[in-house]
Amino acid sequence: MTTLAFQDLYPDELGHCYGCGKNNDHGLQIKSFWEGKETVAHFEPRPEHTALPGYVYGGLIASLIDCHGTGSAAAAAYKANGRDMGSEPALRFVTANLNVDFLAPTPMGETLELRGKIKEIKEKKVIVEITVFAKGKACAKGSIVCVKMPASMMPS
Ligand SMILES: CCCCCCCCCCCCCC(=O)SCCNC(=O)CCNC(=O)[C@H](O)C(C)(C)COP(=O)(O)OP(=O)(O)OC[C@H]1O[C@@H](n2cnc3c(N)ncnc32)[C@H](O)[C@@H]1OP(=O)(O)O
Repeated sequence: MTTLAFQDLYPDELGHCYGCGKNNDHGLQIKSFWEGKETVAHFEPRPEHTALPGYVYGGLIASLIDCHGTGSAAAAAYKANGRDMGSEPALRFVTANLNVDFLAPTPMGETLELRGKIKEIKEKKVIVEITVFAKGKACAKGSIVCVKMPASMMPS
């Protein structure tokens, strides 16, 4: 049995996001999964994601944290409600606040691992803490406040 990523369960009309949209051919298309109580995603930076030669661009790292965070928030909300992800009515979250600490230079040529922990969960708000590892070393840490997507943002 294949386990679908959180982002594979987003409806097509919400699949355009640069970081996580399954329908964005130029995007990062990150894929997040549960691993026990944590959420996990892997991403291999491409040459165009370079900051200084040999090191990953911080904006890419922030984008990965952003989209792993909003995906984790949606997954956690479904779980807290005892529902299958993707079932209606939809539980969708956007970024209200994103903070990133860059702890160490992140080397190119490695698969990055993002591990998320759900720190707080309310009906309208989920806070996720995410650590980004390269070769097992923590290179960045982010905290993201995710809030239920306003109806006005839903594509018509
Ligand atoms: C199957 C699943 C489908 C999923 C599909 C998903 C598609 C995703 C697509 C990919 C997306 C990828 C990601 C992207 O790129 S998403 C794109 C970037 N994000 C945006 O454009 C969002 C723009 N902002 C807004 O629309 C509003 O400001 C939002 C909706 C965020 C808040 O609106 P509003 O202010 O009216 O909310 P509230 O008053 O009801 O407050 C609710 C709670 O939130 C707390 N709060 C609010 N703001 C902040 C803040 N800045 N820092 C800390 N906390 C904040 C607030 O204190 C309260 O907490 P509490 O008092 O309850 O404790």
